[in-house]
Amino acid sequence: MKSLILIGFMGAGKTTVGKLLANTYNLPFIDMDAVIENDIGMTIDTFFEKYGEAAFRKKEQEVLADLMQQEAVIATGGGIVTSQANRTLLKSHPYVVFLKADPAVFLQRIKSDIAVKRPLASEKSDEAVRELYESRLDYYLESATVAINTDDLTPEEVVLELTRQLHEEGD
Ligand SMILES: Nc1ncnc2c1ncn2[C@@H]1O[C@H](COP(=O)(O)OP(=O)(O)O)[C@@H](O)[C@H]1O
Ligand SMILES: O=C(O)C1=C[C@@H](OP(=O)(O)O)[C@@H](O)[C@H](O)C1
Ligand SMILES: [Mg+2]
Repeated sequence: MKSLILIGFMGAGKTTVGKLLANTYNLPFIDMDAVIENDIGMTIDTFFEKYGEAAFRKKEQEVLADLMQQEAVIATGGGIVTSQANRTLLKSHPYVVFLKADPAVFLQRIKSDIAVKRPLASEKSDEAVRELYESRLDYYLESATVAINTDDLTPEEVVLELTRQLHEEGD
């Protein structure tokens, strides 16, 4: 396994688990949101405010296409699957991991995470965020090769569970 892509809703743990996975598999870690923020020279939250979501999605799609061939652990942003073009790219990759969390769990994690302002969660009701998740769920499922429920797992346990599943597949 030379590269691995993490997908899932906000608060699923893509950024946190991605760093640990990269250490475990001795691969570089790339967080797409960090790459985008570096390119645009502002936070994603500010970019959303100034230019809107569509401009962010355009940038996100360009960055995914650029990164697809990298030998790395890549943490995507939660909305990566909303574009058909991105889903097609993801389906061409052998290791796309869906980190799954129930709404009660990801809502709690998002609220506790004061380090990151998520424009599509911070100004919305819990119900609206849950609906956003439900509108994306099938896209995560169709784009992934492996799914892990993270509800009752620490980030370290998610890494162990993924390693177990990959071994089971004979890799
Ligand atoms: N398995 C987990 N158990 C408990 N807290 C977690 C877990 N995974 C992530 N977190 C916490 O949830 C918040 C969001 O995690 P993050 O990795 O940024 O998620 P994502 O990148 O998927 O939006 C962070 O505060 C992180 O410490
Ligand atoms: O779900 C989304 O549409 C988004 C998720 C965020 O990433 P995380 O999933 O890492 O929080 C970030 O890309 C942006 O705020 C939009
Ligand atoms: Mg993240």
